[in-house]
Amino acid sequence: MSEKIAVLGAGSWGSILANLLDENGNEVSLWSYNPKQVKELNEKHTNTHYMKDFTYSETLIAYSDLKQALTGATTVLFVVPTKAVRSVAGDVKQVLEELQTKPQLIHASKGIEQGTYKRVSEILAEEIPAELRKSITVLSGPSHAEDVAKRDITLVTAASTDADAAKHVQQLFMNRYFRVYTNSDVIGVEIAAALKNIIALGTGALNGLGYGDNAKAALMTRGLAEISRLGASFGANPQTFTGLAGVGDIIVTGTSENSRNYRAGDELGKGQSLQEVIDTMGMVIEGVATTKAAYELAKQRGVEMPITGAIYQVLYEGKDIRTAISDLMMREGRSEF
Ligand SMILES: NC(=O)c1ccc[n+]([C@@H]2O[C@H](COP(=O)([O-])OP(=O)(O)OC[C@H]3O[C@@H](n4cnc5c(N)ncnc54)[C@H](O)[C@@H]3O)[C@@H](O)[C@H]2O)c1
Ligand SMILES: O=P(O)(O)OC[C@H](O)CO
Repeated sequence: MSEKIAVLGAGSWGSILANLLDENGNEVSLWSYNPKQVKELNEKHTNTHYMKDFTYSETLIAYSDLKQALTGATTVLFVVPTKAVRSVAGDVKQVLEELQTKPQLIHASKGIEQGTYKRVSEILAEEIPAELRKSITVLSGPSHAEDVAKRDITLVTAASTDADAAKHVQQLFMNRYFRVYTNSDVIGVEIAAALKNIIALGTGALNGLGYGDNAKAALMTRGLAEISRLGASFGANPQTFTGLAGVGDIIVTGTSENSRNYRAGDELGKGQSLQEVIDTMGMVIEGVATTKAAYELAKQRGVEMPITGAIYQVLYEGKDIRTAISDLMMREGRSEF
């Protein structure tokens, strides 16, 4: 199967997924709003700031003009940070009206919108009306771009309420090192994907403070328990949280130096301020904004999320991390389930 695919967002994940889709025999256009990055990708086939020591396919063409990138595309893959999804989708809508095409949409972003608490597929559905597009599929799972760049084995899930669309996405991405499952639980996959970044900030902080494996395993397990509770309040399938988008992504993000969220937490644990961490990372740390959105959402829905609450207090209220950990530990004893 081969088709014309526009990938929007040329950071570490967007650029590596674009390269994978090119490798799978598709005609891929990669859009970035940064003309310097487009020049580097087209002239040197590198993307040094986001992916060190990697050479992209020469047939992968980058564009800074959205209309050029979208022309002829039957699939549009969004991989911009969550905070940019609405504005990019609004621009895409205008171009699709001009082009009179109706592509299928995929997104691989992991977050919840500030203030509206919308999931990324909801933002896309709001901004790009059904008459301008086919169905929306979410691609998610334990998948650091750095490992995919090495063609290391990676398994993800493609979630859509449209089973044919999910299968189509599965076929587009599958190859000898990238295996894709399908899932109909869009809500569960998006909630799990967004909120695991909060827990990775936490395990990173534990690492920075010198805590061991027991503490990190505990945080990931109890973190997943509260993420599942929030998911259940929206009608998510509990099984999703035991799958690739749930436990799989908590493990990869909550234990790896490749994770920006884990690394950010690690630096916080070692004593850097949040602003210093954001300034030095130079790439998106989705968990910071997601902590605020999830904290507010949990309050609004009456869902108990003590770990999210503790991380919110550290990030947004200046609470000392050790005190936050101690307060969590000294909560009244309770039944595990
Ligand atoms: N990096 C990974 O391994 C990975 C894996 C799975 C999912 N994701 C998710 O993919 C999304 C993108 O992550 P990333 O790692 O590629 O981020 P990144 O920080 O590496 O790159 C983000 C890209 O988006 C662009 N961008 C930023 N603001 C923009 C705006 N307002 N309009 C248009 N473009 C803008 C940047 O120029 C950059 O090219 C995130 O939601 C992340 O959670 C990342
Ligand atoms: O680098 P992070 O922390 O944004 O995590 C990347 C992916 O979401 C891992 O699956």
